[in-house]
Amino acid sequence: MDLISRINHHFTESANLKLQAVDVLSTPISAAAERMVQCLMADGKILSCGNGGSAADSQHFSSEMLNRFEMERPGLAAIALTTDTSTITSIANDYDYEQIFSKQVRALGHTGDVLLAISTSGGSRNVIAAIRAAHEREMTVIALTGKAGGEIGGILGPNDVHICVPHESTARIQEVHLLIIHCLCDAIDCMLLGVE
Ligand SMILES: O=C(CO)[C@@H](O)[C@H](O)[C@H](O)[C@H](O)COP(=O)(O)O
Ligand SMILES: [Zn+2]
Repeated sequence: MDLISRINHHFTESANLKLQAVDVLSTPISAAAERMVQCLMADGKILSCGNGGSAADSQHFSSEMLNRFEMERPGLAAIALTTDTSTITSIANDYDYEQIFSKQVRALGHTGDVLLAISTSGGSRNVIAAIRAAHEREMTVIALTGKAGGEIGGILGPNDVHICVPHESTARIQEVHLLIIHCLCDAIDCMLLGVE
């Protein structure tokens, strides 16, 4: 396959996945936005985490909360657990890489806060540990996953929301995760600002 054909294939597959997935994803995305607004209105905060491209996604989300998305509004309380290299390296060095997010969740999380947990495979040990820590803190978990949801799909509670992108490719799942993050930001702004 030549490069132009490969590029055409990536664009087509990504666009088709987005069009196909909206039917199964719109309801959980809307439920997740409602949980996040409830949390923010009660003075809670949204913690987020993930590895690799999903670490970037967790920071993408928190920056659009803390600063702004497309509408003018005050900053909203969100913290990406992926950014503090001193904390992350010390936890990984002194304990285990698996605990880099869970220790931060236990230190920062309060009842009523939300954890946005991002893993395309649903199997990253440190994200699973963060979800377990969030449950200990009586936080709501919004899980962005893919494939069949992995272990994360099996540990979510009845108040959590699972947004699982039905595809096997990590790259395609990440592309839909970014769209979902923008849908969440838009929905949160619309609800908070009373936009119909
Ligand atoms: O961005 C990519 C691949 O597109 C990679 O950096 C990817 O995020 C990393 O391999 C992650 O470690 C994968 O973790 P996960 O999505 O399975 O939880
Ligand atoms: Zn990537």
